[in-house]
This record gives sequence, structure tokens and C-alpha cells, in this order.
Amino acid sequence: MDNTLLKVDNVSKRFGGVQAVGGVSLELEHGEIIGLIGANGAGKTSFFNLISGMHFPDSGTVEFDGDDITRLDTASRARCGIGRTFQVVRPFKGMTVAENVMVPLLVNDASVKTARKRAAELLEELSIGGLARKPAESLTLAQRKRVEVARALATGPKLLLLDEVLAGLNSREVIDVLPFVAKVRDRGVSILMIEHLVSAVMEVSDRILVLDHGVVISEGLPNEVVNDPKVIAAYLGKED
Ligand SMILES: Nc1ncnc2c1ncn2[C@@H]1O[C@H](COP(=O)(O)OP(=O)(O)OP(=O)(O)O)[C@@H](O)[C@H]1O
Repeated sequence: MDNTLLKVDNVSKRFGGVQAVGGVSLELEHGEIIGLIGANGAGKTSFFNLISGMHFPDSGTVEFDGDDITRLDTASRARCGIGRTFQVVRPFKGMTVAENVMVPLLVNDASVKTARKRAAELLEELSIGGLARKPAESLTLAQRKRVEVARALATGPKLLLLDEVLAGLNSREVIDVLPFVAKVRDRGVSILMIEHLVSAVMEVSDRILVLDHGVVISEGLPNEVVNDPKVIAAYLGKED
């Protein structure tokens, strides 16, 4: 049986004179976590945006769960089962954490009663039930990141795009949030995550894709990729 959930075939995107993404392909299976790494400006966010529907590719195709979604907008892709978080986490202020998680459910026509129940269940499943009644603005960054993930999971996506969910966290918080990412996958959600923190992404990813100047320079198991001389030259060597 074909276990592919997301199939990106040779997508390209140019912004004026910049080839942000130049012919990138990727196949992600059900239940898989793929880490996307690369130096600043490598094209990670642009590639993400081609998958979430924020941008359409100039060429190439995006298939999700067997359907061609290349020309679908973000809302339609969300309905198909693609959820995402954003680099800058902006919870709705003046609302509790539970209410924040209820919003996407209400937007998707759930009743208030159903949304409240579902939000409570989800926060419990993710072991952050204790935050439910807290005002969103009172949370630490690490807590806000978890709530952002819960919000993205509320509508039951099959694929979650995590955009630098570890950015800004201290090393203790990173150690706390990593099992949280694995827990999301254990609920049956596939994950594509952009991360700058290579050691962390290696720990949680099944496979890693490395972009440089809009093209894939390496792809494979985490330990293969970090030892790839092309990756060391283009990216890891510049880390410090
Ligand atoms: N909307 C846009 N308009 C013009 N140029 C853009 C746009 N989006 C991205 N670019 C350019 O495309 C290239 C890739 O950018 P992108 O943000 O995808 O890289 P990135 O790997 O996500 O970088 P970072 O790690 O800094 O977030 C960069 O040269 C960037 O300036």
C-alpha cells in the first residue's frame, strides 16, 4: 500500500530576481517526522508556504493524501488536513488557553459545547491541561509554543507544519518541548518541521532535508545528513 501522505514534486518559486525554491521534491509518509534545515535565506519558509498554500509554485505539483492541491488556497488546504504553526506565536489575548484552542473549532462550525469539550480533551492529551484556564498572555514562551501546537491540532490535521517551534527557547525548554513533538506524532499526525537547532531536530526527526540556495543539497537519516561534507560546507561549518 502507498503510505505517502505528502508528495511535493519539483516545485519552484521565484520572487523577482531571487530563486527562493528551485525544483524541490519531497515525499512524506503517514506518521513520519521530517526536519527541514538550512542557513538563513535557504528557502525553508518559502518551501513551507508552497505546501501550506500561502504561495503557489511557479512550476511543480503538491499532492496531499492522493489529491492534487497545488492550486488550493490555505483555507482549503487546512480543510484537507494541513495544519501549521507560525514562527511568531500570537495567541488571542484576553482569552484563556482553552478558549484559544476553541477558536479554530468554532471557525469550523463546531458548537460551543463541542468546542469546549474537544479543547479540554486535546489539552489533556498533550499534558497541558493545567494551562486551560490561564490567560493566554500570562504564558511563558515555551508554554505559548505548546498552545500554538494545540491550536493547530484542534481541527485534526493529518500533517502539521511546525515553523521553528524551538526558536527562542532555552536548552532546558528545548528538552521539554521535544518529547511534546514526538507525542503529537504518536497521535498519528505527520510532521514537517523547520528548525535552526540541528541537534534538536536530529533527535526527533526520522529524516532530514537540507536546503541551500533553494535546492536540496542533502537528504536522509539524521546521522547521514550531519556527516555529509556538502552539509558541513554549506551550513554546519558556519554555525559558530
Ligand atoms: N515574499 C518575498 N518576496 C521577495 N523575496 C522573498 C520573499 N520570500 C522569500 N524571499 C527571498 O527568498 C529567499 C529564501 O527565503 P526564505 O525566507 O524562504 O528562507 P529561509 O530558509 O526560511 O530563511 P530564514 O531561516 O532566515 O527564515 C531569500 O533570499 C528571501 O529574501
